[in-house]
Parts: sequence; structure tokens; C-alpha cells
Amino acid sequence: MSENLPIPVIVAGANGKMGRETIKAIANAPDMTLIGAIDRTHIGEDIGEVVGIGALEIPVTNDLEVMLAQGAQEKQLSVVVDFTHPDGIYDRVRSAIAYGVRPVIGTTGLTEAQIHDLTVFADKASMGCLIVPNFSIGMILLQQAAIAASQYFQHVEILELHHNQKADAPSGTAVKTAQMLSELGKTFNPPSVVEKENFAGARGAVVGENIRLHSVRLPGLLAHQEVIFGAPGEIYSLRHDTSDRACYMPGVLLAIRRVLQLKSLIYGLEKVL
Ligand SMILES: NC(=O)C1=CN([C@@H]2O[C@H](COP(=O)(O)OP(=O)(O)OC[C@H]3O[C@@H](n4cnc5c(N)ncnc54)[C@H](OP(=O)(O)O)[C@@H]3O)[C@@H](O)[C@H]2O)C=CC1
Ligand SMILES: O=C(O)C1=N[C@H](C(=O)O)C[C@H](O)C1
Repeated sequence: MSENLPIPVIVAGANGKMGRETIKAIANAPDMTLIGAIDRTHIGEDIGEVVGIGALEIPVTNDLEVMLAQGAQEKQLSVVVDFTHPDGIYDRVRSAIAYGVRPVIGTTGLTEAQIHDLTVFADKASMGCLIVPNFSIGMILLQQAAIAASQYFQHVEILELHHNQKADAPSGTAVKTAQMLSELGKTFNPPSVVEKENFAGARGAVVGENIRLHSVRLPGLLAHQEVIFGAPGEIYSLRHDTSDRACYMPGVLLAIRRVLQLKSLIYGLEKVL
């Protein structure tokens, strides 16, 4: 492997909202070269034309296996970035690892058990793999601030708000945030009354150490999260708002570079910053 060659990158979900941003970011990254674009429509069309930046000489294909085989043959270690859909993402990550193509997974919806299985699989193969529910640096900072605050608060709930094209709920970011707070060795929200939900779901989903997650889906929203701490007489809220998917791109490019240095699966961008 040569250190001086650009990193070969395949993008899965290339025509989608995140895939398009990723194609543009890779096209502008001097240390990366796009070698494949995978999606289910625009098959055979040049992905550069599809995303509106002019020809890149990379036709869209729906054949993941062929692209992974090509990635495995590159002189430099290659990476597949996935922004597709929760359905089938577990199998796509396994295939990439099996082919020796380093996965950077932005697609959400993997369960804890699936992440555990993939960790074991990647470890056995000594393969780097990054699963990143949120590539925004601002969100990573919010999560760090929430960890700091949770030392001092016993009560916390998480509200996440997204566009109504989102397939999964709660968001991968909200789940990850709850998991991070749950690793701190305390159980949140001791009950103060016996609660009864008169309409199912009114109190949200419980994740980790009794943390409640509430999901809002509306057109007009992009991606937003609020971590709300409460104590007698005060509320401490941490909020992150996105207004453009470009906000994820510095994190995506960083993850592509970092995954090449890893020999195991890492869940969360904060661990490789
Ligand atoms: N980690 C992060 O920071 C972020 C993660 N996300 C996550 O990324 C994922 C994608 O989001 P987004 O770009 O908004 O979604 P989009 O629906 O806009 O894009 C997904 C694209 O992937 C295609 N696709 C779906 N399944 C497959 C498949 N099996 N093989 C090939 N292509 C496929 C879709 O095709 P079709 O239209 O035909 O279904 C579509 O073109 C979601 O899980 C979302 O939660 C989003 C933003 C940030
Ligand atoms: O679907 C989205 O849009 C987003 N998905 C990710 C998630 O589920 O956390 C990241 C971000 O919230 C945008």
C-alpha cells in the first residue's frame, strides 16, 4: 500500500440526500478518489451529472458485490461510505468487511446486538469499521456537554425532531446519546408518582438507564435534538439544530481517513476525533 495514493471511496446511497453531499465532498477532497456510486435508480448515469457537479466518469450501479470486489483490488485500502436505509444495513456492513473494504456507516437503525456481532466480526478480521450515528461536530460537542451535565442531574429526557422522510425512530443520534449517558453508571428518572399512559407512546421510548426519547417528524424540519435536564426549580437544555447537510461533511471526510488506521469496529465519531 502506498501512503501517497488517494483513498479509493465507494458511496452507497449515492443519489440520496446524504449520498449527494458525500459525492460532492469526496470530489473536492484532494486525498480521496471516488471509485464507485451505488444506488437503486439512475443506473448507468454518471453520478457527477446526477448530483449536478459535472461528469466524474463514475456510473451509478446497484451491484454492491461487484463494487466491493473492485475496491478490494485497489492498490490503496479502500472505504465504502453508506447512507442508504436501515433495511439490510447489517448485511451490507458484513459484506464490506468480508471483502476487506473499510466501512464508514452513516446509516442508522443498527441494533445494539447487530453492532456487537459486527464488532466481533471486524475484530476477527482485524478490520477497521466506523459506525457513526452523527457526523456533525456540533452534535458530538452536545453529547460531551450532556455527559458532563448528567453528573449533576438525576432527571433527563431527549427530544429529537426530524424531517418526515426519515425511516427510523428514534434517531440513531438520540439512541447513541442515551447510551452514552447510560454508560456513566447511574439510573435516571427515579419515579415520583405511579404513571399511566392514557395513549400508548405518550411518554416516549425508554432506552438505556431509563432515559425517555421522544420523536417528532414534520416537513420543514431537518435534524434537531434537545437533551433536557430537570431538577427542582431549574431546567438545563442542550440543543443542536442543523440547517444544511453540509454540516456532516467534515466528519464524513475525517471518518474516511481515520477508518484506515483502525483494526476494529468503533461506534461513534467522538472516539476517533
Ligand atoms: N450519520 C449521520 O450523520 C447521518 C445519518 N443519516 C442517515 O443516513 C441514512 C440515509 O439518509 P438520507 O440520505 O436522508 O436518505 P435518502 O432516502 O435521501 O437516501 C438514501 C438513498 O439510498 C438508496 N438506497 C436505499 N436502500 C438501498 C440499497 N439497499 N442499496 C442501494 N441504495 C439504497 C435510496 O434509494 P431509494 O430512493 O430508491 O430508496 C436513496 O437514494 C438514514 O439512515 C439516515 O438516518 C442521515 C443524515 C446524517
Ligand atoms: O435521517 C436523518 O436526517 C438523520 N439521521 C441521523 C440519525 O438518525 O440520528 C443523524 C441526523 O440526526 C440526521
